[in-house]
Amino acid sequence: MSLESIRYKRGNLEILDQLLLPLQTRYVKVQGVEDGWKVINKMQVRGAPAIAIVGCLSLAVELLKDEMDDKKVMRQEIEGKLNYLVSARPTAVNIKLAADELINLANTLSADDNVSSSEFKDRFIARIESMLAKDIEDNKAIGKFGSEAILSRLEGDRQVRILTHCNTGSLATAGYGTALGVIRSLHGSKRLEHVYCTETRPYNQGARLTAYELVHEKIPATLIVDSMVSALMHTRNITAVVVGADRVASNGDTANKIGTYQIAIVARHHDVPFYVAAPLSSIDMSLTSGDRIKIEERPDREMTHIGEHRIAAPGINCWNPSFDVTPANLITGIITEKGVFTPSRLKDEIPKYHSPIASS
Ligand SMILES: CSC[C@@H](O)[C@@H](O)C(=O)COP(=O)(O)O
Repeated sequence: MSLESIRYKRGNLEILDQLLLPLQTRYVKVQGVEDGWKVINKMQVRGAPAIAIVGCLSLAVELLKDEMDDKKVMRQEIEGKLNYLVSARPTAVNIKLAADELINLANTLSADDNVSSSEFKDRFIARIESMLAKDIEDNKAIGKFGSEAILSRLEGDRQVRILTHCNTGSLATAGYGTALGVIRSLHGSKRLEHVYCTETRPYNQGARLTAYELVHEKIPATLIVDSMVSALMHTRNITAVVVGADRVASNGDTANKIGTYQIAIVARHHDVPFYVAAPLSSIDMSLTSGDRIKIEERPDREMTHIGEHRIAAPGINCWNPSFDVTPANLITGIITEKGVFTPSRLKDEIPKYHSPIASS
């Protein structure tokens, strides 16, 4: 069975504390928006889709307990709380797009005289809950489209060797994963020879989380440190790189975990296709280029320490941007739940589809 990062039943939300993995498996209760903000900001839960889902579910849990029966007050509170949740981590766009959708929904329900306050609450919570199943469904489609795209470049039934970065699996989503979903799909169809995952310094999501998922799923895998990527591509005949995304601009420039950009440069040098796997809810059509993406900077401690153990010289200055932006011209394709698009096609293709939760 896949790892479960989010446990939810109406009124009850728990997340698997990813700061304790792989050594301890402990679920943390999220009792409302304040807890939701904290677990996201501290990175007890992380990964763009999981951040959005947990943030919104924390609001659902809080609303259920709330005795408010004035729709206008409810609408106002919802907007304030969603904006607060969005502020927990600024780069991943999924939570911002979900918040915009939910604020629209709250406006509609509040303005409709035929909707009572309890129906408002019920429909609003149900909409948030639908994000869980939709995310898994989208990830499975991403997995299928991604594996087909990678295999379509090969002759015969050759097996593939994939490199991935950071963690994009069950832990970073409601389940199955995005880039890791593509890898899972290749493995399921017996076409995956091997996957290499980077350690992903400074916070080691690759070593701690992706490696854990790959071992758990019995997928043939090897861990490398980030500085080995060039040597790996030079010597190991990598078929493709597949990574996730925190925010894709409308021209295809992609913000993802720090280190992604240099992997894309190395891939181009070695003529290895470089794919970004991301749901439509990671695509920010309001941004014309990646220059406008706000890059979160994390505390020095995430670089200077591993767990409680200090590894950097005391007194040294640190710069710790959590993400970088890979220019669209280095990206072979963006794998979404609606198909694989070259970056230049996003502007035409993406507006054709409904936004992530508006259509439910
Ligand atoms: C499906 S997760 C996609 C991205 O969010 C992932 O690649 C990533 O960069 C995660 O960063 P993190 O800082 O661990 O939240």
